[in-house]
Amino acid sequence: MKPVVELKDVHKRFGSNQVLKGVSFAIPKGEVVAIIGKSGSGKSTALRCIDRLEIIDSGTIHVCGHAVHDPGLDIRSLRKDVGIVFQSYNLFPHLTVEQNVTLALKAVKGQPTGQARVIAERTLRQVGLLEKAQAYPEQLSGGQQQRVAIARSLAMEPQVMLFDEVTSALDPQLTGEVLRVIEALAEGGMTMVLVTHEMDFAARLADTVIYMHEGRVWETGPGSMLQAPQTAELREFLSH
Ligand SMILES: Nc1ncnc2c1ncn2[C@@H]1O[C@H](COP(=O)(O)OP(=O)(O)OP(=O)(O)O)[C@@H](O)[C@H]1O
Repeated sequence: MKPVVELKDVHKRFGSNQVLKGVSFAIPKGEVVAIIGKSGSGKSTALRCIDRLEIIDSGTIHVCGHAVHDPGLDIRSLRKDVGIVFQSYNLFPHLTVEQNVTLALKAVKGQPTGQARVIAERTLRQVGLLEKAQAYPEQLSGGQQQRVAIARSLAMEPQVMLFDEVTSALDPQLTGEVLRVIEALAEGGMTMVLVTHEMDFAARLADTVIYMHEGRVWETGPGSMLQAPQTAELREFLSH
């Protein structure tokens, strides 16, 4: 079976800064890949390239049958298949939780209000926040806001979910509640890419952990991190 996400020899630079230097990896359906590595190693850039938030210089990226590297890509159709959640929740402060979740459903998918509300109810229940449907973002904790952002993404029924350091702004207790939602998604068979600093979580949940260093990747299975070439460097990184 074809992988759901496949990067081959991806290069990307910003000006003279060569950020991705031949990144390749593939994710089969239902699997979770975690990308770890030092700040500035290119993790977020790699993730953003998958959703065409950055345009690559060379190489290929295929996601759910879309040739993401192709200048003629139908971006709207790609974005229907890919959900992305960032460190910042980006909720609309003047809209209720439910309205935040239904907005794109109505605007992008053309769902009628009634149908959109049914979907919002389902995804808010999924993230444990149905009782907050009529609350405004400012009335929620950071962890709850992040869970709303996840619900909003899930409402679009993506084939793949991308998470870019979604717990980095949260304290440990709130981090846990967000990670539990991601864990439940994994158990439900969602194909996911997580850029994370949560090493234990990555090692426990991911089918594959990718270690990124200066724009290159080393792929390891859970518990086998030390196969990476620059073992000493990786060991030092993991010890922090
Ligand atoms: N839009 C941009 N314009 C210019 N340089 C950028 C841009 N986005 C990222 N970079 C640079 O690319 C490099 C990799 O950044 P990236 O955010 O991918 O790293 P990261 O591994 O995700 O780091 P962190 O863990 O701190 O988020 C950095 O040197 C960064 O400054």
